[in-house]
Amino acid sequence: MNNPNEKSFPVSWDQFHRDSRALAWRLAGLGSFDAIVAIARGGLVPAAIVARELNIRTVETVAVKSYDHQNQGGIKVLKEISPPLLELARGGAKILIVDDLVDTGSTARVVREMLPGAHFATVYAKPKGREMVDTFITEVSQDTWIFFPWDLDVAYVAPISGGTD
Ligand SMILES: O=P(O)(O)OC[C@H]1O[C@H](OP(=O)(O)OP(=O)(O)O)[C@H](O)[C@@H]1O
Ligand SMILES: Nc1nc2[nH]cnc2c(=O)[nH]1
Ligand SMILES: [Mg+2]
Repeated sequence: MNNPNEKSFPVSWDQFHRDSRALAWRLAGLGSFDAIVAIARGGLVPAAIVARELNIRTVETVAVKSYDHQNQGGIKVLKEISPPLLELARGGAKILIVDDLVDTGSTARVVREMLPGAHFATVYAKPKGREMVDTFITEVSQDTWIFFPWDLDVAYVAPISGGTD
């Protein structure tokens, strides 16, 4: 469970693109990967950016749902990894798993079991889950909720003084 999330960490598109590129730079130093498995939905955007930067054309998805808004429920695998991708992995191909973040590590644990030899990468990591990730860019504290740009809109904010004008 993440609530109460005392702090919030809103991420803009620009920031997310920059952090995802930073992830791609770090992964580029680890040799080449044959395919990416994106954990939908959150992993789709960073996976697209990493695939573009590393020129990886084979991109597969696994859909895992763990949270309803900010509440963690049971893990549900809504779409499995396709048999051809699993076959590729069994044949020794280097597979990169990408997600937007690791929080408790539950999602990462479930997907790692599907692809034991794969490299697991996320853009952000919280302390409870960081051991489950091979490569990440930025650590945020456990009591922080990360707001991604696809969940945000530009909105009015009251002045610090509390007034309305
Ligand atoms: O480490 P954990 O505690 O498992 O949390 C991390 C997972 O939670 C979020 O997905 P979510 O279940 O909200 O689904 P979504 O990607 O479709 O938004 C996020 O995208 C990660 O996949
Ligand atoms: N958007 C978002 N989804 C999450 N799933 C688990 N933790 C988080 C978080 O901090 N932000
Ligand atoms: Mg997710």
